[in-house]
Amino acid sequence: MKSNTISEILKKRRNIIRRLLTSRQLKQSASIAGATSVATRPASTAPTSFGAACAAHVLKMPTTPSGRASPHMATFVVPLHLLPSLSSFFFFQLPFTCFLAFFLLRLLLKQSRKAAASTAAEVTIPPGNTWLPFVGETLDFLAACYSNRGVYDFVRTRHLRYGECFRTKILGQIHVFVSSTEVARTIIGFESPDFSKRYIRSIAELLGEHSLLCAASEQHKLVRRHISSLFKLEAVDSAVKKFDELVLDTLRGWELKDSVIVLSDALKITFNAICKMLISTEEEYELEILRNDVSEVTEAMLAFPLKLPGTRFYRGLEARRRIMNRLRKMIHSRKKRLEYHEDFLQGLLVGDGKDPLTDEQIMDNILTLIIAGQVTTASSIAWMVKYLDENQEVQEKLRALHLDLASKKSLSPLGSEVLNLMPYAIKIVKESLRMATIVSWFPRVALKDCEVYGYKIQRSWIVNVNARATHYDPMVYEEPMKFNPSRFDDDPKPYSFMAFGIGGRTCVGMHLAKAMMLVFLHRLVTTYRWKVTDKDSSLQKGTMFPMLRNGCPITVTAVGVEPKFP
Ligand code: HEM
Repeated sequence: MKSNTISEILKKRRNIIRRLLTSRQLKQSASIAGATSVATRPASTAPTSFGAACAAHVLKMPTTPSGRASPHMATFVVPLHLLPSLSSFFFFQLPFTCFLAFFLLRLLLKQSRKAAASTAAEVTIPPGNTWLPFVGETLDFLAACYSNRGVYDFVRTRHLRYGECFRTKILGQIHVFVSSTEVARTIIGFESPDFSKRYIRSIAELLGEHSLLCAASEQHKLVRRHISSLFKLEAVDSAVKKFDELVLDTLRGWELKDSVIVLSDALKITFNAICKMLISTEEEYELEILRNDVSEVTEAMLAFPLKLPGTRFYRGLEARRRIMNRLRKMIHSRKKRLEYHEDFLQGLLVGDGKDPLTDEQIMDNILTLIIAGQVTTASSIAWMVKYLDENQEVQEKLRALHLDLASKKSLSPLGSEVLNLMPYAIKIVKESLRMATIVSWFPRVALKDCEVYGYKIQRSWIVNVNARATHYDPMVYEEPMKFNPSRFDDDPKPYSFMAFGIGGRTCVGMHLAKAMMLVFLHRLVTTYRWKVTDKDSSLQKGTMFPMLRNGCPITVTAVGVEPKFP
């Protein structure tokens, strides 16, 4: 009976304490949060898991009916009613809370150390914008490609914003652009072993994996040995003579025309001369088909690499396939001795006795030579005509010198000797090439982590030596915007003139290209005076090389009473 009374008294006390606790808790909850929903939460909605309740307590988050901490229900309530008792708080929740706090603190410390380390690394990588995953600045790059400012405008604006060295991301690939003669010397002049040639994948796909322009190290050495052996004096000489013949034929027609588009005619005659030299194709019908296909491939070189029918890139690949088929047939009939010609194709098939090239290597490189040689040379010719129109005193001086030369020496047909006969004209050619900088930058891939221009470069990044910025650097060329051929009276500073590249990758067609430009110049200046009728300097859209949008339209008048042709 006594024990019953005691137990009843204890029971009543426990109930009173529980009621007191509950009413205090409700008041607290209501006063802190003012949130009736939480304060009046029925017992059934209490957290069902101890861990969730603790986490909710520590993070001051309410819990969901399922017992999970809900990050969505933002509130600052300390749910005291969740504490089962004071002892459980000390034995379970306090240690857990301390552990969690300690864990979070460590995590925070670790994160901040990581951030500090990455900031330190950030200091030494080139400045620039690469934060958007994969896309990076691809859209800006494509926008520049497909504008009349030309693809280099993308580089120019960043060069102005960040300085000599900056980084960007195009189609998931980090590109670094740097303009410095010292970097040009080490990376391309001395062919640093830390770097290898790399063109964007779409270009490599269009030209072929064996193309000299894209091939790396050993493969490059092999192909280059075979190709450069063909650029012998006699081969260049006969190609230049063919070119002279074509120039004279073309100029004959000009006097009858109201207006002439220099670029169109230059593209046609350089193409025909190069095709004669490479594959002996002279038939106008065949040349026309080949010219159209080559121009499809060239146009696809900067296109978005989408292999869907109808896209520019797809059309380029289809044109490449047709060209390869034609070359395969030619190789077949040469191997069967059904045909024989003294040309580059024959030279590559015969080889030099060791490590002969495969048919695929030959075909990729015939296409490469056509593309690398045609647009570059024709475009340089159009720019040269424009610069001479803008600088009449230079044009008159050149004309006087060349009329004098023509009166003293029979110059028909003109061959590779022009390179030695025309010292002032060669300075005009060089100055035109500096200002036009047809190949604006030279891409090389980093084979390992290294340092360039005081910045950290990571393996697989592409470092582009920015030739155009060097050609327009006032510290390298005085008054760089001025067309001044006499600046080449003296040799330029080492590694500052990069129109044909430098080092082991220097243009194999350099002498041929210079000779073709000289021949064109001599014939034009001794036959006609010209006037550019549209001074617009904007560029064609979507081209690899800077080409005048209007193609440099001119009207001509004969130098003498009537044009004289040899
Ligand atoms: C004015 C006209 C030309 C200019 C401005 C020019 C410019 C260049 C430049 C700058 C390079 C070096 C690219 C680099 O290092 O990444 C190069 C390479 C090359 N050029 Fe030219 N070029 C011209 C004409 C020609 C001609 C006429 C041909 C042949 C028919 C030709 C065939 C090549 C080839 C095959 C390469 C690759 C060389 C290699 O990687 O070993 N180029 N050209």
